[in-house]
Amino acid sequence: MPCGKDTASSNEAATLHQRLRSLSSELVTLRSRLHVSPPPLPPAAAQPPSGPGAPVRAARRHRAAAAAAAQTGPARTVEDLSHLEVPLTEHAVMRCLHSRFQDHQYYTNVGSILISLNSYKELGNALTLNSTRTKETSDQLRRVVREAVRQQSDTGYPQGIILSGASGSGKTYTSMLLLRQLFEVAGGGTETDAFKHLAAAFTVLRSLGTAKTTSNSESSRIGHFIEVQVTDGALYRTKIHCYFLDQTRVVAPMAGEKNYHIFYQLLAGLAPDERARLHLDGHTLCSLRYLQGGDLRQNAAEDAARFRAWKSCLGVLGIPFLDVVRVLAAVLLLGNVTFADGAGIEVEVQGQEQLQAVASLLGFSAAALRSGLTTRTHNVRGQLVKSLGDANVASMTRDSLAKALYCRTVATIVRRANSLKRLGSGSGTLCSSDDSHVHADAQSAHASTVGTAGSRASKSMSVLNSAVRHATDGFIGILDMFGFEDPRPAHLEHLCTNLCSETMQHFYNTHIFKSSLESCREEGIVCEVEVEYVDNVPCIDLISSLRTGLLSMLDVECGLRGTAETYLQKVRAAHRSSGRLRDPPPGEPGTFAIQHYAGLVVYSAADFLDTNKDSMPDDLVSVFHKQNCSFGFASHLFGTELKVLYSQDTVPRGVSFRISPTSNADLQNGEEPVSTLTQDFHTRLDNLLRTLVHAKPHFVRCVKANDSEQPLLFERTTVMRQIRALQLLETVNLMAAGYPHRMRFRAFNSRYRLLSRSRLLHRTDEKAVEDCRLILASYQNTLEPLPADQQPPCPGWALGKRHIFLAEGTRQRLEQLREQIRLRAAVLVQSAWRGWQVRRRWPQMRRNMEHRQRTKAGLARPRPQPITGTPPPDVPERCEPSAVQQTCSLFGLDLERPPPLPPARAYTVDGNRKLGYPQERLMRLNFPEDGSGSEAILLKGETVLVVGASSRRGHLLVQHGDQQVHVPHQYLELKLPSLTLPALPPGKL
Ligand SMILES: Nc1ncnc2c1ncn2[C@@H]1O[C@H](COP(=O)(O)OP(=O)(O)OP(=O)(O)O)[C@@H](O)[C@H]1O
Repeated sequence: MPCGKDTASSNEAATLHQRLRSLSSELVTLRSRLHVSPPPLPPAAAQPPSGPGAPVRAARRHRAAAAAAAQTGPARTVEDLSHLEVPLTEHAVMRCLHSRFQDHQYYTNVGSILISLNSYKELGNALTLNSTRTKETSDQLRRVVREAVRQQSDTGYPQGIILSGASGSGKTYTSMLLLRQLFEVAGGGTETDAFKHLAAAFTVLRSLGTAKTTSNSESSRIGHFIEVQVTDGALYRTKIHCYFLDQTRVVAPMAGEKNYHIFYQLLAGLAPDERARLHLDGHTLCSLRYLQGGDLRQNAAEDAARFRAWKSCLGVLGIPFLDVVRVLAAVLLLGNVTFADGAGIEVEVQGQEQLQAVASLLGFSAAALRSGLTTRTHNVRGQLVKSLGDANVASMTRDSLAKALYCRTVATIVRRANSLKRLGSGSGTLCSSDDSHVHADAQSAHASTVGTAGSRASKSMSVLNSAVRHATDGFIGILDMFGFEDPRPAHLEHLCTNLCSETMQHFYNTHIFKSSLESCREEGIVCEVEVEYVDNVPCIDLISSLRTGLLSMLDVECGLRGTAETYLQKVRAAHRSSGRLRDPPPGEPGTFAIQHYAGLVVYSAADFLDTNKDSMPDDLVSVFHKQNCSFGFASHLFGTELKVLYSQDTVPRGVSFRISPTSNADLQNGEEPVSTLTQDFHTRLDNLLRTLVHAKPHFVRCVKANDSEQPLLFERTTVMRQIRALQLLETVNLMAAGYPHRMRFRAFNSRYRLLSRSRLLHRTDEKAVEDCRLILASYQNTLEPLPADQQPPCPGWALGKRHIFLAEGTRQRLEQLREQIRLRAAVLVQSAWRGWQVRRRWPQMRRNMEHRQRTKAGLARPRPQPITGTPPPDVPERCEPSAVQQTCSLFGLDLERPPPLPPARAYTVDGNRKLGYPQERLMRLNFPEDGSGSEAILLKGETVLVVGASSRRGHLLVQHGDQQVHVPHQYLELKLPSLTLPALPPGKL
């Protein structure tokens, strides 16, 4: 590398490092502006009144108790570790987590920080949004999401949900559950198009970006930051940022590990005709060199099923399946193209058949591919010289091609997933990252408000406001980055992932410990409980500091065309006194060890330089130009490089490009790419931090229950190691007894002033502290006094110079009170409003009620009692509809129109005789009977003359003197007929 470029890259690294440092201090400043998040509810505890430096005798008692505590005290389960009883020890924390684990409670809070325990119950889950779709989520996760959405919509600040923990601790699993929750809260649910598209993108990327490692059989080798734009509490658009690092795995999976899952799925799931078209007929895991080196066990049925899902998801994203599998098959077959130094100057290609197959899959001739792999063009003082590489160089070029094809395919798919456009506010959106949609949406909002807005000016203001709001609205990001890992031996990519893990730990330390301790110190607040956390800045400095950081030195060594040995010598010399750089274990030359926050990792420097250069020659890139290559998708993968390369007449001209996809700005203007793999990674990490530093973080700390991926096994040593690495005890200590929260006086007053009587408050900036005291006094009155031996070691709050500092318990209690008061106030307001409404409508309501009552009274008049002696009403006969039908048809009657009632009969029937009126009858009884109270007018045995049927039912009309009496049938007995009619034939009655 030329000297000038060397200086340029050093300068760049310097700038990056400075930025990282400045971000850290920016974070401390910004933290004060962010809102305090409301909490899970705590039990109330009395706090003594306090001021800065108030003497707290209880602190001494607390420490004494802690010292005296046995490690095996009784296990206590609390939902929030900040409510653990003193003494707080790592063992108490672990015992609590353990007993919750046994109760199948895998989520535990430490204030607003969530600890997620991976029980491994879901081992073998594909870890996509679809595969976790039906999994139950917990209240705690739901609270994290609701809180992020609420704070985003209340304050407008971006929110970041940051998942951290070792590899295998369940970050990806938890992030899927969180995303699902986020869609349920803000995105219209899991049945929306937006969800389905994001789910499809995840399924596609999971297969391409996961691999089995020693610590996790579903390890994500792509870090994700999922940015979900939320506007007015509703999901607006999503974007996936991917961090792909582990390229070496494509060509050399480590022993016991695997290559990317997609290769195994491809081989298991391809149909026979597809296999034939992809030249994979007859190939197995054992016959493909890029897979041979790794673990060869496979669940073929599961892989085939995942491949089918992957294929259909590619379709959802609109990515041509055949294009992608052609590239993947070419990568696999490339591994079987090997080289040997022959007798002549040309290297011998072994695996001609595979070379042919790769060339045909990628759409160019075998000769072009062979030339691209074996020849190199050099620019020697302006003269172009061609040379033939040896077998070693050709193999490296082949591997660089395989890596480039793979990581560029992943990048293309991510770009495609991010550029999907699905508009429709009701169902959430998944649309491109470009700003055109922001404006489109602003315009549509304008259209919908035109009719209601007032003047022209106010209309245009509302459009402007809306556009500005959309353009500047925050996001809710879910960060699932690489977890800490310790493979043997570790490579450069592992150093980068562990640096990423260290950076996330530093972010956490800065946010949780450093900023609160520093601000306490600045404002003269003394807290009896000193939280001592381990700062990992020395380790970050060792790896990434400006001049002597391992990565900067590696860049320099690459520029000097040094070797692994020279690099190691220089590193050891520069960091002789560093406590973090350790000597390698005996018998492992070419290695060095670093003491990370989560453990000691031994790195092998053998491939550091080549991996870092991350370059491929233009001889190879030029093969993909459309002059030579008929496969558009493959040409597209190198589109930016080809454009630069063919912008000049001489191609190839001895320049190199990055293996990883690069932006235009990163492209070479000399012989070598301007950035290296680690510089590129550093820049991206820097950009990520820049984004996160402006967001309000919500931390989810993931812990795995064991190292062997055993479902429901809780290994105390494994958990304890992570408790220590994640500094959980320090966090619990800070939350339980320190001042993790601070607020400006004004902000405190405006949030909690409802606790105090409003007329007592001054509500001016000058008297903000006084108001603050009044509010605290009111708060104090709500607490029940605790006995002296139960007083917490620190008071619940302290007033500083510009801020009020709050303990976690106090904050929770304040929030709880605020919630109660607001609820009461809401009930009061509602009842007043409803009362007023009712009073206003009362006259009308009363009229209505009275009317109803009257109507009701009319309807409910008591039934008249039956007159004594009235025979009971006939029981209505029940007729079988079929019998009615039958009878009607028998008599020729129309069921719809029943016949008219016959006139009353002018005779009575005796046996089969009709007896007309008048008839003589004998009285069987006196009528009326004696019991009726009136005197009998017809006597028993008397002969009477019946003159006809009575109009009363069951009565006959009897002539008695000059009046007619209605006499019931049963009182009269038929006498001899006075008029005898001829007998009727039977059946004619
Ligand atoms: N909460 C959980 N309940 C049940 N199983 C889980 C849970 N979390 C994770 N798992 C299982 O544990 C394994 C590891 O989880 P995951 O891949 O999410 O870890 P990770 O922290 O993302 O690891 P890496 O950093 O290596 O990607 C997976 O098989 C997953 O199905």
